[in-house]
Amino acid sequence: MTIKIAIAGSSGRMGRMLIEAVQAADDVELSVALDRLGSDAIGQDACAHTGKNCGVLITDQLSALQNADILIDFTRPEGTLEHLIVCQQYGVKMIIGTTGFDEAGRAMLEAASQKIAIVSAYNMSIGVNLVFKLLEIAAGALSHGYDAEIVEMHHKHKVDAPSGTAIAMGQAIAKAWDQTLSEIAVWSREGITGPREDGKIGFATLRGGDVIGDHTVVFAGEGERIEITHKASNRTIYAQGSLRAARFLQHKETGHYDMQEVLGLK
Ligand SMILES: NC(=O)C1=CN([C@@H]2O[C@H](COP(=O)(O)OP(=O)(O)OC[C@H]3O[C@@H](n4cnc5c(N)ncnc54)[C@H](OP(=O)(O)O)[C@@H]3O)[C@@H](O)[C@H]2O)C=CC1
Ligand SMILES: O=C(O)C1=N[C@H](C(=O)O)C[C@H](O)C1
Repeated sequence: MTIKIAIAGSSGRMGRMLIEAVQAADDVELSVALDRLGSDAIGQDACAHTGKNCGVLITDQLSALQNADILIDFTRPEGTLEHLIVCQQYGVKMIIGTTGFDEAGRAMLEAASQKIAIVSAYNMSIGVNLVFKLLEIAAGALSHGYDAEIVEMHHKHKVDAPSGTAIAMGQAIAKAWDQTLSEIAVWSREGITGPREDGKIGFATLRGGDVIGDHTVVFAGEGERIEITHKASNRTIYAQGSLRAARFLQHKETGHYDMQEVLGLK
């Protein structure tokens, strides 16, 4: 059965990429294209950027969601949480790629998953989800005598830091060390910081140009350094991951899942 997909943030970088991916797949169809109130994109054909119109006009009317099975949402936390309320009303499942949620926002997603099925992940790519697995192994083996540092670089338009992926990488390492990330994270450094404390996870954020998403985890020891790097060179990896999540959600009614579960890595 064809899955009816709604896309939020249709004129955004990921929104456009998702629309292309949906148009190219034969088991999903674009039924709703959303953008926010006041966006210049409202009323335009959602596929116009591909050079071939598809007849789905971008709307700011969230009631249109009743015509969808699944909403794929890569917007901003405040937008996603607004969409979450309406999706619960209409029984629409959600795939959430948005990053930058605070604790209250994450709790809202968790609560909503008792009513609708949700996949949320700070990175939908197969490669990054494999890296999470590699980090579990590396951090388990390097829990003493090695300092973990996470460096990420993204395009200059990104609004949140560090990236959701960097945070998730930190969480994977902290978990392998039986720690909570918030207790051992050093989010940035400046001035006379003193020597590095053992057992901490350091973060460094770079922003510039059109970098899609680079992440490196360094385990620095005495006499050697292990580096695990992922570099994204095309946003299709996130869109294709989202479509895999849509196929996975087809068979779920409720529950909160991550990409590790979608990809069978758990
Ligand atoms: N999980 C993953 O694999 C990935 C996650 N991301 C995350 O996805 C999100 C979007 O990234 P990107 O596409 O680059 O961002 P863009 O800024 O290019 O696109 C965001 C879209 O969402 C819209 N939007 C902004 N605020 C709201 C709101 N309050 N309500 C509804 N819509 C809103 C924007 O509209 P307008 O332009 O009018 O503001 C725009 O259309 C970010 O959080 C990013 O970190 C990105 C890539 C991969
Ligand atoms: O904003 C982006 O572009 C990206 N955001 C996600 C994140 O914050 O980790 C995923 C990817 O790195 C691209």
